[in-house]
Amino acid sequence: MPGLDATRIRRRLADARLYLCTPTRPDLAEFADAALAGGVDVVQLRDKGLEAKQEIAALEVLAEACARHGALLAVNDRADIAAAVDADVLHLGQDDLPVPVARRLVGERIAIGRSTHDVAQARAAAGEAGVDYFCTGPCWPTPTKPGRPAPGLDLVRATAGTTERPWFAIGGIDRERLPEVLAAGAERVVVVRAITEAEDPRAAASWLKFQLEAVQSSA
Ligand SMILES: Cc1ncc(COP(=O)(O)OP(=O)(O)O)c(N)n1
Ligand SMILES: Cc1nc(C(=O)O)sc1CCOP(=O)(O)O
Ligand SMILES: [Mg+2]
Repeated sequence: MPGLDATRIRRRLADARLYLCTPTRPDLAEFADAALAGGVDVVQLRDKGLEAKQEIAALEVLAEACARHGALLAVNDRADIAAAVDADVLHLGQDDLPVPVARRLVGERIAIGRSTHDVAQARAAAGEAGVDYFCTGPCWPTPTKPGRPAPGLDLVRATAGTTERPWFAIGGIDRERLPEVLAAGAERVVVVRAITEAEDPRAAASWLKFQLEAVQSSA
């Protein structure tokens, strides 16, 4: 199945509010369907333990779910795998492939995202050629990324209102903390545990999305 074209991917990124990173799991298709039905806009497979063949297999499951729900499929770290599965998005951290190198490997269609952890990195990602969105965090220390110091909501406040490029707050965000993140100026968030560990992933996603859209419509 041909993927979305470059323009549609960027339009959907601009409209995206809720981004989920998930490891693979035995119920991956059902879990993804539930999260997407709840309003997740972008799904990234983030599973450091997988060999390439298993990663591609899990991404194929997520690709079908994303196609059913009109959501974007993201690959973490691996430009080769993003190209292999015709992903919509490749996410790169500060210690991953340099953006120009990844861009050469994936071409112009796939959107590239960047992690940032301080104001200088966020400013650089907001201006760097080839970057389509960036993330700021962690907002709170998180066991999902052990050892990563948290710049906290100060980085969200320092980023809000400074760029037209889509950006997401990440790290330790759940339904209780989301209002603080929104009050600090974020309009988009990335979550892991808030949905992957929820008893009802659809309800968890739906509540996060409701709060994100409520801020949007009151702005
Ligand atoms: C959407 C999104 N934001 C941030 C990250 C973290 O990327 P990175 O710093 O490279 O850490 P790893 O996830 O690779 O451990 C992400 N994956 N996705
Ligand atoms: C994968 C990742 N990257 C981060 C960053 O700050 O770049 S924080 C993070 C983990 C976020 O997990 P949870 O929602 O479970 O706290
Ligand atoms: Mg990475």
